[in-house]
Amino acid sequence: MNDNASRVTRAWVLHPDIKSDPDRRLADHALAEAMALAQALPELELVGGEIVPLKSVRAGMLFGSGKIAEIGQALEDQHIELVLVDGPVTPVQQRNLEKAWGVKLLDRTGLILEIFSDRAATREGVLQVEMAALSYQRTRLVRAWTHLERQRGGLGFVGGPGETQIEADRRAIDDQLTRLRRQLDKVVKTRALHRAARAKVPYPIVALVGYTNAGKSTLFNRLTGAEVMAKDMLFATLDPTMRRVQLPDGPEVILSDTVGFISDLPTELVAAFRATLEEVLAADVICHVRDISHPETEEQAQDVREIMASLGVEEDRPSFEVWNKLDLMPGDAADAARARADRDDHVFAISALTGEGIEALLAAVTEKVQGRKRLVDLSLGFADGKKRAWLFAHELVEQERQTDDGFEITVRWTAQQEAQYARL
Ligand SMILES: Nc1nc2c(ncn2[C@@H]2O[C@H](COP(=O)(O)OP(=O)(O)OP(=O)(O)O)[C@@H](O)[C@H]2O)c(=O)[nH]1
Ligand SMILES: [Mg+2]
Repeated sequence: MNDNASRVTRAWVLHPDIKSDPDRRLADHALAEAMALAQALPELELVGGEIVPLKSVRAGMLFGSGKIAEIGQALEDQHIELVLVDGPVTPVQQRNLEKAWGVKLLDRTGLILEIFSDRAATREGVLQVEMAALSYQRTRLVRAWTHLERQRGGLGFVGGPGETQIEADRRAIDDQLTRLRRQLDKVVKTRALHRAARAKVPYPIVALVGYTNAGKSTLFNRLTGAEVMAKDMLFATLDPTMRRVQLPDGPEVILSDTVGFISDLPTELVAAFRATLEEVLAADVICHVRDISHPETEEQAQDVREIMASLGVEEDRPSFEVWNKLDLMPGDAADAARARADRDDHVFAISALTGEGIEALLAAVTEKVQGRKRLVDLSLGFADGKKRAWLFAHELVEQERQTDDGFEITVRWTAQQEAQYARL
């Protein structure tokens, strides 16, 4: 029995590098991320981790028998109690491996759920994680979902429950899920009322989203002067935080910091957090914060885009890419990023740590929330009467001066209006 919560659990990470997997990631980076995930769990002593090359997945045991023996010996030598497998593990594989190695085993989804359950601080967060964990458990039903500290020794589950037991368990889970959903609905409704009260003062909402550890909270703190936990730890932030911010030369907005995304985010979690995320993603402006110094920054950005799309965020929603951690890049790479950002209206190269680039980002956010109006001087000939009438009809004209061959007109308009004008 492991009831002593103060005792740390010795853990080992395995990253199966499956050659036949079409979505295979660079194994070194994947292992590094899995180790970082493991480090985000409390009361674990991460002893180490390794990449396990695999041609294909074995249905019953995941790995081949030789490999299982080899790993088993290493686990025993190092007194490992918990093995974290960076990928999906079926309930059968899990049971077989736990038996073969005499350890407890968590797959990637299980690990992420554990981290979330540790982080959840608000009532809503706790309910959402509980629901995600239950849905996950429902698909497995090999053993009860319990928090690590409360779990019994690794060999307690061998054998597994019988069919009727599983049916009963499934019903119990469904009942519990219904109860949780009702509670969650109540919490969400209360919050919606608060939001409606807030909406009387229609502050535009600016949301920071991005891969975990990209620097969202660091940027949030810099912009708001808040002290949201920003840490070199995956999933430091779980519950969304909102603060009012006065934009320089602009309106006040509400800035929101959110939970980070990660590749292979468990679908159960995305579903459970939908209510929270949807509110955030309904923002007027979305800032996708990226760790541009990370070797897999492109893959991370793609993961974030996919998760946003699955949450129903339309691609044409006003959004910026914020290329963060510029200070960590070598000089020439940083210059290339700055140059790229200069060319692209949607990209801002910054360092949330040093403050570089923040001013330009804020100016752009201001423009965007104000409908992004620009002052432009136009010269129209006398023959352009239709265009001139259109400008006046849309109340865009700031100033007009007649010249020998037409009009000099100063207009203030949005990009959209400019495009409409160009098509006249
Ligand atoms: N060098 C450098 N480090 C940064 C910068 N921005 C953030 N960091 C560091 O990156 C780590 C993660 O930052 P957070 O702000 O917690 O990241 P996050 O996106 O909120 O992460 P989650 O809440 O886990 O999703 C921390 O150690 C920060 O100090 C930056 O511009 N430069
Ligand atoms: Mg954060």
